[in-house]
Amino acid sequence: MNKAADLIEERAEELAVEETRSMGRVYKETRYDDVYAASGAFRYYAGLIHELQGTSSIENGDLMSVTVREPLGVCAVLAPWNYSMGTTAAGIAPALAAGNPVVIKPSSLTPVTTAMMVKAMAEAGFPAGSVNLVLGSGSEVGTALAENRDVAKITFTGGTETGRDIIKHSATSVKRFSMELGGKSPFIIFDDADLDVAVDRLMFGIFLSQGQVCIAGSRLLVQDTAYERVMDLLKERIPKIRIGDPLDPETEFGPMVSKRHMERVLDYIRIGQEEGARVLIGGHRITEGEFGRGYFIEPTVLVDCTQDMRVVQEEIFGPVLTVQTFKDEAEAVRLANGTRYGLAGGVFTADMGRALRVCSGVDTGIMYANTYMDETQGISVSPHRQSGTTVDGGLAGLREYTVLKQINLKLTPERTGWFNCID
Ligand SMILES: NC(=O)c1ccc[n+]([C@@H]2O[C@H](COP(=O)([O-])OP(=O)(O)OC[C@H]3O[C@@H](n4cnc5c(N)ncnc54)[C@H](O)[C@@H]3O)[C@@H](O)[C@H]2O)c1
Ligand SMILES: CN(C=O)/C=C1/C[C@H](O)OC1=O
Repeated sequence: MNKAADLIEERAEELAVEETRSMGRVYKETRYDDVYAASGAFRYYAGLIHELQGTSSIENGDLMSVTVREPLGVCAVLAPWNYSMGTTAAGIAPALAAGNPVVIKPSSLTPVTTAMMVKAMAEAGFPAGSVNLVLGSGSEVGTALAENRDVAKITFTGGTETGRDIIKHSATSVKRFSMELGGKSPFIIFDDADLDVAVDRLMFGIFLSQGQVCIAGSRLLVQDTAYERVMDLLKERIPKIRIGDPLDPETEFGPMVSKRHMERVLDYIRIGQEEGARVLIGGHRITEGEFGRGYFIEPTVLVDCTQDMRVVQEEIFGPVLTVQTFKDEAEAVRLANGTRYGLAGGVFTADMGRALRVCSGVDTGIMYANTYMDETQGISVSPHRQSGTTVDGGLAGLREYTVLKQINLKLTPERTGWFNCID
């Protein structure tokens, strides 16, 4: 595992360039985030293997019961395009650490970096047959893995509808799942927050990777008494975002992953306006000069949004922030919980008691208080609602790639005294 991490890091530059070429995520992210998310996962789980311990108990000095953790079996890992190296490693590293062979199916949009990672793993000495790569469409190869009776567990990271389709096709056998699905994360700002920091993290939360992040803070819920100040800060700062060639180390904001996805996001902006939202800033494809060759969308803020709008309820997965206002804490939590998702959320306030109450009241697997997309390594996560299943990461996540066995040993065998059957 550590050797694989070493080789991945040695190849960071070519991996980063290829990932950026494949899906347009800016180089300054792929070079220093996605690559090390992958190698870090291998190092983390290599160090955790010894924690896979069982329990033991003895009764009357005569009956001993122990539990041990054993590998599950073949683990299929279906990965998305948006953080392909990091999410792939998040699935295969714990599976392999727990002793399971893996079958990896990357997104059709990002197969190359996954193949480069698998090559590094083969060179690192993973046994033949332990790491397997299959390429192809989700509907064909992904479905085949879901239906395959020899697959003991499916680790899927992707859209909620896709996750439901996989569960449906998995009915041919009893499987275990790790499902990391879609999100529509609320970003709550109270009027007592440090608005300079809050807007800084808000822009990071929605415009990182052009909003193509599962936990993107895509629904701004701002207290009405802070609304104008927050809008002014967004109007001042968004035009300063460095948009350009994603391979340029200075670029902060690149294109969408594909023409099809660009058109989907632009369609949502149109739908939002038809529903009554107003474009505060952005809203268009960028076509001037070289931009016309790419799939660039302006960082966009939609205001005057209401809870029933599709742009508020549905995951857009692009640089589109919807804005709603609230009067008090109760309304903020109610609006935050007003979608089918439960992946992540953020709250900014100077009142730590209120921060804790809001973090407890919002039904998501991740909550950030006075920060956003900022967590310690190895912390576990458990998506809520329609954003996923089970627990991932940390020792709890590693255990999800094992099956528990209970062994009971009688030290001095004796008859039970039941059904004596003595003639
Ligand atoms: N919760 C998380 O940690 C997390 C992380 C990253 C991305 N995501 C989500 O992933 C989505 C974006 O990624 P995407 O567009 O690659 O997702 P997707 O659901 O289109 O595809 C994900 C993977 O599943 C495969 N697939 C597609 N249809 C399939 C089917 N019917 N049966 C089996 N496999 C199938 C794809 O080929 C790909 O490998 C967003 O919804 C985002 O929120 C979630
Ligand atoms: C990769 N991804 C979403 O696209 C998942 C996570 C979890 C982590 O907390 O940060 C992310 O981006």
